[in-house]
Amino acid sequence: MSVLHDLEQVILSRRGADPDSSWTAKLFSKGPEKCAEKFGEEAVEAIVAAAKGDRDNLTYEAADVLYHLLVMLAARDIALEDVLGELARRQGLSGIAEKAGRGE
Ligand SMILES: N=c1c2ncn([C@@H]3O[C@H](COP(=O)(O)OP(=O)(O)OP(=O)(O)O)[C@@H](O)[C@H]3O)c2ncn1[C@@H]1O[C@H](COP(=O)(O)O)[C@@H](O)[C@H]1O
Repeated sequence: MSVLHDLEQVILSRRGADPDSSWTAKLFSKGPEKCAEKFGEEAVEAIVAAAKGDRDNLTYEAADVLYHLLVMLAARDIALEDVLGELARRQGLSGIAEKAGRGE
C-alpha cells in the first residue's frame, strides 16, 4: 500500500466520525461542495507557492492539495484506484497527441 492508499483508508474511516475531533469528518459533514471548495483553496495556496518559487512551502502545500483531493474524491465516492487507473490508461500517450485526438 502506498502512502496515498493508506491516507485514503484513513479518510474513508472518518465517514460519520465526530466533526469536533476529525478535520476530515468536519469536511464530510459540510458536504461535497465544501470539500471541493476547500480543495480549490489549497490548490490556490500551492499555485502561489509555485509562482513565488518557494520550494519548501510548495512541498507543504502540495501535501495539503493531495489530502484535500482525496477528501473531495471520497465525498463523491470516487476511489483513488479509479484515478490511478485513468492515469495508467494514459501511460505512453503523449499529452500533445491526446489533445490532438480530441480535436482541440
Ligand atoms: N493530511 C492531512 C491534512 N493535511 C491538511 N490537513 C488539515 O487541513 C486543514 C486546512 O485548514 P486551513 O486551510 O484552515 O489551514 P491552513 O491552510 O493550514 O491555514 P491557512 O493557510 O489558511 O492559514 C488544517 O486543519 C490541516 O491540519 C489535514 N488533516 C488531516 N490529514 C490526514 O488525515 C488524517 C486524519 O485526520 P483527522 O480527520 O483530522 O483525524 C491525519 O492523520 C492525516 O494523515
